[in-house]
Amino acid sequence: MSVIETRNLCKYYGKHRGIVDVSFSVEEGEIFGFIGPNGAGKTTTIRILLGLIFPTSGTARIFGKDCTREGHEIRKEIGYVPGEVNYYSSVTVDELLNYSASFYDRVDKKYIKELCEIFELDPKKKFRELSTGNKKKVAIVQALLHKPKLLICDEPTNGLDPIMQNRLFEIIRELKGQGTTIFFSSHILSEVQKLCDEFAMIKEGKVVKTGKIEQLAGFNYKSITLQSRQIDELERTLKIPHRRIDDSTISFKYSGDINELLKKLSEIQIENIWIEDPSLEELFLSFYEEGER
Ligand SMILES: Nc1ncnc2c1ncn2[C@@H]1O[C@H](COP(=O)(O)OP(=O)(O)OP(=O)(O)O)[C@@H](O)[C@H]1O
Repeated sequence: MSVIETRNLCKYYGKHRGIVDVSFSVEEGEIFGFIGPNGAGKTTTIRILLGLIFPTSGTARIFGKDCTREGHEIRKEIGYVPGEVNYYSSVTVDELLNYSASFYDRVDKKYIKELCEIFELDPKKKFRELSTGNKKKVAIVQALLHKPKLLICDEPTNGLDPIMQNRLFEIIRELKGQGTTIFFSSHILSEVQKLCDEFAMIKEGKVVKTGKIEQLAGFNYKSITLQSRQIDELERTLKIPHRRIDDSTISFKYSGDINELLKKLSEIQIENIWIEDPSLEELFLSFYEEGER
């Protein structure tokens, strides 16, 4: 049984599209990246999973239970890091975390302290006194303190500095090691590639691609950049659509037989060559273009 399963999930806000026909599944113990730009429908999907809003049609199930009808049962086992963090401004971090803990049975107070130390949070500070990043850290601790079976994060690194982002990634990997399932929404492809096992890409409310994260890294072309003093001859010999970067450099995408390319290149004096996997940003565009066809 999948931990999360959505089938043809649609949400319209009046006439306005939220998400359309969103179907994916997340298996136990995996880190699932949900990638899409602003307005793609990530938060809408998450809010349906949490039972905060109801779908217009389709189904969403967590641990086999219906997110709309059995939300109160499901939520006991979920930790949620919201995209935007807003709590009562005059409560302290300590008060807030204790209040959160009171919703669950058997929360280990030592674990809360440990989490505050990891994220360098001052428990005595009032919420309004915290910076955006520190507010985010409170939300992260609040999502983790009851050791949920499923952690749902909506753009969790927003506002965190690189050191804290790494600490969050370390904790997420540790949790995965302990069998926790993680749903990780982001618009930053590189962090999804660093962390996740599987992914779904969402664009304008629709899932355009799902798969294993390796598929993102090994998309079937290479980005090649060549530097040569015989640039005109190089262009004539290659006969491949390319971009001229300057007087001696061209770059192009290549998905054919690499031996054929090397044979052609051996005829020309090459000063430098860079052969790279496409960046995730390029992949994003490729998948998007694929989705549009
Ligand atoms: N309460 C609402 N009323 C009307 N439209 C909404 C509402 N909430 C979201 N939408 C619309 O639904 C679409 C999906 O928005 P959503 O917030 O789910 O995207 P997102 O991928 O989370 O984007 P972001 O990264 O900017 O948070 C957008 O077009 C948005 O304008």
